[in-house]
Amino acid sequence: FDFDGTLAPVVPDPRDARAHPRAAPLLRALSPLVRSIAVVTGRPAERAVEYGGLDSVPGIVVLGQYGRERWEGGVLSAPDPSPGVQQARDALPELLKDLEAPEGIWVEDKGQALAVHTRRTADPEAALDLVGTPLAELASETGLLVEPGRLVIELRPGGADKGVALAGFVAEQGAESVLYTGDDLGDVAAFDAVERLRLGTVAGITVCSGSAEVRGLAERADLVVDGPDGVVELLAELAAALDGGRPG
Ligand SMILES: O=P(O)(O)OC[C@H]1O[C@H](O[C@H]2O[C@H](CO)[C@@H](O)[C@H](O)[C@H]2O)[C@H](O)[C@@H](O)[C@@H]1O
Repeated sequence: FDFDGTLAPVVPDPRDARAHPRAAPLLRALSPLVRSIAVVTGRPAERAVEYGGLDSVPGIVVLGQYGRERWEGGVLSAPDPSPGVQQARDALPELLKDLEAPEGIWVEDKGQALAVHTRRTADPEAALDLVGTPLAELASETGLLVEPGRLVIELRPGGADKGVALAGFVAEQGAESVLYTGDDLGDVAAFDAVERLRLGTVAGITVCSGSAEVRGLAERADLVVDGPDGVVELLAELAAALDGGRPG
């Protein structure tokens, strides 16, 4: 599962995001009924654990920062941040000042990546347009990738994405089937991975946590549910079905 927009409703300030109240209890119910559960997120893994109450889910693995980080059983493994992130961190304040970036633009420093959010500006789409090209230029100067998302542009190192993370996890677990649920452009790579896996011997299903903000993903998905409310309904149905039909 993806985190923001999937397990957690989207909110104006990323620091206020919390998992849907039914998410962690339902993941706990699902946990003994499946081989493994992973959350694959652009968030730092420990932030997703904290905001999601995920440490209450036995055996869960959190692959954070698009797969650069892994949290499991309270232990975090993460590489050193790419030097490009520090260069971008140093350059961003001046860049935003030169652009006369509107009030409400907020830079989320994730240690391994920087996310420039426009949701809290007066015109979030216009603000995104304003910063798009300069951020792409900064990414190219600092050897980082541009990761677009829901009213956010992230600058992050390459070498990882949600597809690589998910395919690696499926292989490591020896899974014969996989269900992946996401809501945003960063989840496209995970959908690609599921589609590649099912060309082979792994059965796969893609689920879109639908929203008015992101449309392309729903067209790609095998199943579309109504945002995090729909995701928890799906979790309840899965838990009930796998537990011999008892209500979740
Ligand atoms: O891979 P995800 O778990 O979906 O994380 C993607 C990014 O999500 C967060 O930003 C998004 O959610 C915020 C809280 O609802 C919202 O305010 C923002 O507009 C969205 O873009 C998070 O802040 C990023 O770090 C994640 O990479």
